[in-house]
Amino acid sequence: MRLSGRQIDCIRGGRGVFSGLDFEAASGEVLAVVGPNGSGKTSLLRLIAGLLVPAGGSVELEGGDAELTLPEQSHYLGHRDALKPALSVLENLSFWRDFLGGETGDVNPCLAAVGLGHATYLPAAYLSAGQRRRLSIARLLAVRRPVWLLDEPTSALDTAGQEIFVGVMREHLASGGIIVAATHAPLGIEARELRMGGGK
Ligand SMILES: Nc1ncnc2c1ncn2[C@@H]1O[C@H](COP(=O)(O)OP(=O)(O)OP(=O)(O)O)[C@@H](O)[C@H]1O
Repeated sequence: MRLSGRQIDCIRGGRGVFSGLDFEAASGEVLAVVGPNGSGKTSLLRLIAGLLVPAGGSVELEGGDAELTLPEQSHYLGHRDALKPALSVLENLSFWRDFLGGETGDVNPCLAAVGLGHATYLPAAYLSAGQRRRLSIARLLAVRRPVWLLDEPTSALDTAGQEIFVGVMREHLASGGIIVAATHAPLGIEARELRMGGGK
């Protein structure tokens, strides 16, 4: 499988953010998108996820499921953890599994894998920032998709959380997955860098 972008132009609010951007990531690879604030890292992830339309150029996934679009084969984890505060940890993850069209099944092992096995019935409102991030990461496990688009995935994670996350990423890469991660901090895993310029 190969994810590639060719000559992508991005305009936001009438202002050019980047232009003529090329990138590539193959199965088993991590592409770390780095660069100053405002250089377009989040915008690039959102373009790949189909949440923004490029002003020019194209993004393609070769070797994926021909019947599914790229967004349908991608997980997008944004800055903010998309959780419903009144629902429990388990209910939040079950919601996402159903929303993303995952197979109905027990999501408890996914919670255990991110160290939230003890917090299953806790309302998400009570979670710490790091626990919320862990719950978002559990989404990646509850529904299998080959392309992971991650915005600052390690923010708020403690050392143990980062180690868990590295394990989760390694497993995904070993099964042929692709990761594109916007980050200011090292991911703790070998990655190719895509350096964005500009910004202020
Ligand atoms: N909804 C929007 N409307 C107009 N401009 C926007 C919008 N969202 C982002 N921008 C602009 O697009 C540019 C790129 O923003 P983006 O969030 O992609 O940068 P980034 O590299 O991820 O930054 P950071 O490191 O701060 O997270 C910025 O100048 C930002 O102000």
